[in-house]
Amino acid sequence: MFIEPSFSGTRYGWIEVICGSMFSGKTEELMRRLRRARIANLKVKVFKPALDTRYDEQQIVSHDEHMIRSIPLEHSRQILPLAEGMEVVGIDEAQFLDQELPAVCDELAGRGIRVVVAGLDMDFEGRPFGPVPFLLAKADFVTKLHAICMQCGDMATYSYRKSGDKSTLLLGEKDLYEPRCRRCYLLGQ
Ligand SMILES: Nc1ncnc2c1ncn2[C@@H]1O[C@H](COP(=O)(O)OP(=O)(O)O)[C@@H](O)[C@H]1O
Ligand SMILES: Cc1cn([C@H]2C[C@H](O)[C@@H](COP(=O)(O)O)O2)c(=O)[nH]c1=O
Ligand SMILES: [Zn+2]
Repeated sequence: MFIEPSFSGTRYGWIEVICGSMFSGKTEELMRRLRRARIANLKVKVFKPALDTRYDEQQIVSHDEHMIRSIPLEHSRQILPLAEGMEVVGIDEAQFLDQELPAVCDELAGRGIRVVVAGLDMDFEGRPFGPVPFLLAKADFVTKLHAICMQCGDMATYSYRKSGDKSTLLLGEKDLYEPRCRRCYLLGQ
């Protein structure tokens, strides 16, 4: 389990990335870290891409229906002025944000802000997804989570799409996706 580093009173910024397949617990882990930051009386702001309207336009909602309030973003650069005075910034569904996100996170960390980002590392075809792989390269801390394969019960790293739709962006839940291990993902159908 991730434990917040302590820098004996001096506040440094850093980047944490939480990645993995769908249903691996990324949003729950993001919420856990942000809840603990609020318990520590830190000033926290949370963001998500505006296009993720699955459950709610403003709330971040986990598959278990826990939620926290967030600010919807059209572009990652919008975070910079909004993060003024913050100590912790959380970002969910980072795969849907633009390629400037790694530079934005770098700038926030440079200001002394702790940045916690959650997102899919791979799309349904197993390709690196949006800015997340670049964030992984820049992160100070990386947590890769695993779901349970819906075919065999092993550890799942892939998000298998159950429909024939080939567009990279396709919002959905269990109706459209299931987490799978490498073997079951490659078997298909
Ligand atoms: N196949 C699965 N493997 C693991 N967790 C699952 C699965 N299906 C449903 N869940 C539920 O999803 C929760 C994780 O939800 P969430 O944090 O929103 O995941 P993510 O953000 O990674 O998609 C788990 O705690 C569990 O209750
Ligand atoms: C694999 C994959 C997923 N998506 C969409 C489906 C969901 O709306 C989100 C992922 O949500 P989660 O919190 O990680 O469960 O992304 C997509 O658009 N394209 C894909 O290839
Ligand atoms: Zn499997």
